[in-house]
Amino acid sequence: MTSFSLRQTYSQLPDHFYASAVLTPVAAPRLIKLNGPLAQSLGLDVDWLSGPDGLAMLSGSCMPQGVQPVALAYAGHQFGHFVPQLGDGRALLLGDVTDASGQVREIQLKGSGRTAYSRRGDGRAALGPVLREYVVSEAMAALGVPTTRALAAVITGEQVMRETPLPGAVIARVASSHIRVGTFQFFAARQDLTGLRALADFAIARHYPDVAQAPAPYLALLERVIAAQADLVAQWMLKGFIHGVMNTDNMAISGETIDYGPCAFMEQYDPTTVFSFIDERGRYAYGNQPSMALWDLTRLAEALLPLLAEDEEQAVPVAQDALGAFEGRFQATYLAGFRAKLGLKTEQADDTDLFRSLLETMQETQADFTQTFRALSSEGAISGENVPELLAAFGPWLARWRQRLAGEEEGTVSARVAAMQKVNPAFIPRNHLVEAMIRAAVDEGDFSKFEALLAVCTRPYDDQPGKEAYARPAQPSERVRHTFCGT
Ligand SMILES: Nc1ncnc2c1ncn2[C@@H]1O[C@H](COP(=O)(O)OP(=O)(O)OP(=O)(O)O)[C@@H](O)[C@H]1O
Repeated sequence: MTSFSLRQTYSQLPDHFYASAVLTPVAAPRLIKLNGPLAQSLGLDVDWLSGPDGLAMLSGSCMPQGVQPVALAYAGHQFGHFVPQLGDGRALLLGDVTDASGQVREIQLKGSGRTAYSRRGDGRAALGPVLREYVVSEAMAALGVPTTRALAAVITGEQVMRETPLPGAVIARVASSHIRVGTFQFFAARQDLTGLRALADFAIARHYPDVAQAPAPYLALLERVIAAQADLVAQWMLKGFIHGVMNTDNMAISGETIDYGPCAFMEQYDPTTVFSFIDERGRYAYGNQPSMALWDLTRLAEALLPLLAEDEEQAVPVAQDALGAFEGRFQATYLAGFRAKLGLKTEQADDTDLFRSLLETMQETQADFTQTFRALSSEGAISGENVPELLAAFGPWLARWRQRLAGEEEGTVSARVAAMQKVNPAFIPRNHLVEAMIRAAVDEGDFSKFEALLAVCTRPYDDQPGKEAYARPAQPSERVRHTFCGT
């Protein structure tokens, strides 16, 4: 008897939506981390998961009865170029559960071996990127940004060949589905209208069930995805997060952040910031994220055209109209979030100018994005007495901001500080810390830095005395881009 069961909902779709998995057991799997609270919220048996049968499953070696993993088919635009056949080349969907809040959540392994869609890849993942995905996705969840979650990380006991041999690992992640813009492109590229409609119906039922009753459900689906993505990218911008590889196969229909390959948090404020060597030209730089999201959503709209009207001529203006809502939605969420970051409760016509002027000063003075907002969330910054040292260069802007605060309804300074600290984190997974954590694990088998970084970054809004080193930006000599890129 196992204490583990999953539904196989995606496998109810026609069989060209996925490929069944052939498992490739690994040599000596070992559990690095199991996310107990997440497992519990999913109704999973933590003891079983951390035992031998759980380990066999989490490493992709052997499945409990009733779990029949599949690799999902999808396509995608990568760096502007369309690839009609991508698919899970190293990921396996195990199945789904309903969590404590009533939401369906899927469990997927990444790095568990070759699939029908692996092309020339080995189907494996290196330990470094698995640890990055674990820490950064859990930090994002703690920050309140919609994201896939990390359920477990397992070391395989085998090496994977990248530039050098590296320890292999598998991450188990959780998402409300793994349907991407690229999944729609897969069916659209094949002019498979039946498949496209079945996928759209599935996505509506899973993510936006209320639109099933709308007069034009497929248009409503498009509109909801556009709104969810506008909100998501606004959240990224407000936290200084750079996704790094916003291809259409990495945009989830659910509005969750997915694929933590070359991602990182910006330190010095600079909209041209990128972190990975795969994006030298800055296509997915911090400041380009809203326009890249809209680009990807335009590809989704194109894929959905056959479902939007009788013929393309009628469908195009309908899709354009829906896409036209992106900018307004993004701006509304971003500006509301920015107001909250500055402790403002009311809207004023020159708010945008106030925000722009802060960002300009930050850029000129090479200020750290996270630290600046956290320093603003203090009694000293708000009252003008004992202003944090970090804000020394912000004098004229601070005076303007204080004047704006003074014009608002009276609340106590400490209440304002508390509200601001709830949206301006003290701790984010800074890239130099992530890289140091990866080096310790890969070079020395030392996971203490992983545990420590995870613990700090999953309480991002709390002051954590003694943990100041985690809040400090990299010194120039410590600044790193990714040494262990995406795979
Ligand atoms: N080592 C590998 N072996 C086989 N396929 C791979 C490998 N690495 C990446 N791929 C495939 O290449 C494509 C693009 O990879 P990308 O890095 O965007 O995705 P990923 O990180 O593997 O997965 P996800 O987007 O699900 O997080 C995907 O189809 C992916 O499955």
